[in-house]
Amino acid sequence: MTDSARLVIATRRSELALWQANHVAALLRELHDGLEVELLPLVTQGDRVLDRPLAQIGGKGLFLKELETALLDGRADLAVHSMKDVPVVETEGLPVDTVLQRANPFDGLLGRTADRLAGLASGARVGTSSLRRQCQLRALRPDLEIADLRGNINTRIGRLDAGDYDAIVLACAGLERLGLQQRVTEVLAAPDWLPAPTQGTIGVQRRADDGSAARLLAPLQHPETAAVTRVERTIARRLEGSCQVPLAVFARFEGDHLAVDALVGSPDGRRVLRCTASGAPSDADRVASEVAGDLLDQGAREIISALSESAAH
Ligand SMILES: NCc1[nH]cc(CCC(=O)O)c1CC(=O)O
Repeated sequence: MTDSARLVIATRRSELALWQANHVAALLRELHDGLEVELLPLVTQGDRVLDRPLAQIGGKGLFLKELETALLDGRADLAVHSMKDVPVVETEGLPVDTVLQRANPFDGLLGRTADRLAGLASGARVGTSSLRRQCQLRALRPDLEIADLRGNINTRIGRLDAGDYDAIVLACAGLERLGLQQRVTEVLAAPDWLPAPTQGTIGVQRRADDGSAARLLAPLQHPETAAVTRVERTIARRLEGSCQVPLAVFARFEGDHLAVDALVGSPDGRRVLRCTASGAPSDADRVASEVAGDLLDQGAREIISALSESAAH
């Protein structure tokens, strides 16, 4: 078909984003004989502003806007994202409804002065700007110093190697994609440490009315990943609303049932609410709503409103 002989994929320019877009491009070329796939690398507002916390400058949407504009303009047919950077309220008409099989969902500690979190000296400096990682670090090790650290993966590792931090925390999936998994000195795995909702999952966005793109993407869809993505994003939607909250969620299939661990906490780690639930895959929506409801009943609302007040100042 002539209308589907060429696809343009909008992507951010970071090394990780380009790897992910190239990965999707290669899969599409492999699946569809003769299909031409090109990348359109773009700089987003989120990449430009590195000196202020994400929550203050407008949140995760800043990484998407330029890519979405390219989709709406017709300059691109698809946009490839890390699902965890896609806001839970999706842009009307631009569904991110194709997900690849999830890679390693967990965070990893990259230790310089000790390999393990438990081995870091009191007062050691750990770099992360994520409220979720700060909350879990402080809950486990209130004696550490947490310092801001933004920028792409190589920038963050560069600052660790320069001696600015004793350790940093990054997603294993991103490191694996860049061939840097050997830098992880401790995998921070569930249930002791929980990842961000959908961490490790690549999502593909398209125009809702683009049937040709939908048809080309269909064979990329990984149904189990789609099911846990839906559960994790449903929980995040109920809890996050519009502001950035220290929320961690990990849903997965265990045998024939769906299991979920979730956590909401204060960034200082003093309050940590946890919930575990499971159910039949056909009950996924009920399990998600049970988890969100339980965290709200335990007091998640108080934590969230305290955060939105401090963000407003
Ligand atoms: N927020 C940046 C971001 N978005 C996705 C990943 C990793 C890859 C993934 O989760 O799929 C990362 C880097 C990190 O958190 O270490």
